[in-house]
Amino acid sequence: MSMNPHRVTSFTARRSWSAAAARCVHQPGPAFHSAAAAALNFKSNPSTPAPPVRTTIVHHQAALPNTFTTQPHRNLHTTTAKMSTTPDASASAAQLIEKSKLLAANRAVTEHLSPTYRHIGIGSGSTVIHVVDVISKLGPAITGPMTFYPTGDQSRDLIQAAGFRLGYIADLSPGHALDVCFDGADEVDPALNLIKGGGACLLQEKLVATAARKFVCVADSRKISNHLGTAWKKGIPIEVFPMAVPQVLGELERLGSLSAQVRSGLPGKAGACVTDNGLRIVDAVFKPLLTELPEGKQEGEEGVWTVDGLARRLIEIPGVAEHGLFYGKSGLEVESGGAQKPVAAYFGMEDGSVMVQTLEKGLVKA
Ligand SMILES: O=C[C@H](O)[C@H](O)[C@H](O)COP(=O)(O)O
Repeated sequence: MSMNPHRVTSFTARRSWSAAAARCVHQPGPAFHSAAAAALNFKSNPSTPAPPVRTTIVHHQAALPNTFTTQPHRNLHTTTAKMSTTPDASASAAQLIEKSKLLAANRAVTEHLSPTYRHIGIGSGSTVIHVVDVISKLGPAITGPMTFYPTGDQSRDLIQAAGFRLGYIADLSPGHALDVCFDGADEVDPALNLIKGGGACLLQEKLVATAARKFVCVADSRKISNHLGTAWKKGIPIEVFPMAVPQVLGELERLGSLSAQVRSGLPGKAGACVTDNGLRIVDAVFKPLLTELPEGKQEGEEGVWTVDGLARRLIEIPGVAEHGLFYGKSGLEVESGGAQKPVAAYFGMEDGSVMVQTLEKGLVKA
């Protein structure tokens, strides 16, 4: 019997790994702050593997090459690792994380949003809610002359709820760059490569980030990582045309993916998660990604890839619209725009401080 790869095979209750997963949409409410409240439920612990929907690839032992360390770099560890499981403790840990995101957003906006800017990209996810909140507090005298460009339905709703002028990336004339784009990330490595798409937004995020002269990432301490795939264990989100899903899954297996599955829309939507672009998300787990290939090794040998090597290979698969690896050059290297990597990543820490990571200085206190 042939199986329909789009069909979700089980509807049993699952852990919510993206409360807004079905369409990457927060609860659009009349008030801006209803969206902020929804952030608390947006995603569960990023280090928790996603529950299987339909797995077509045999799971192997996820052995780390001996060059890896599984410690977060510079011994910065996260709130969630230390959390107790009591409801009160979980709630206060979640509040602490939200507070740390707000502090990071505040710092990022202070340092990267000039009042002279006119075209601002707004990414997706729970952290970006704080970015919009911070920007809206600047007041209409500053934000009035600005136009804000969303990366999906959620950020469009945020922009409108904040009363900002809405623009669309499709309406930018060729060669016209945004001044800055603020967006979150699921994982950030020391070279500022990112995994994005945990909330099913990535294609429009890449369009907006690369349209900006300056892409600034805002996150919390759980996203800091030495190797992509060690903090965010749910796999690399890949946006795929529905008709291509079986072929893409087969190709991912050939590339050494340890598991790959079509993301479920549960708990918000029965069936597959449908992106803002009407596509599917396949989450593909690979061995932790390197920033440099070990001497004498080939890309993909024994399933070991560099970020750049895998990113280039994934986009070549027919039926893949885009993937959640942001890699290559950063905005500092490409002044006119076109870069996928941020110029800086701001992390809210559990002690109330903010760390900033750049290519020049590494990870330092902001
Ligand atoms: O698909 C979602 C986007 O890539 C988000 O920017 C990313 O998942 C980070 O989201 P959050 O700020 O909620 O952790």
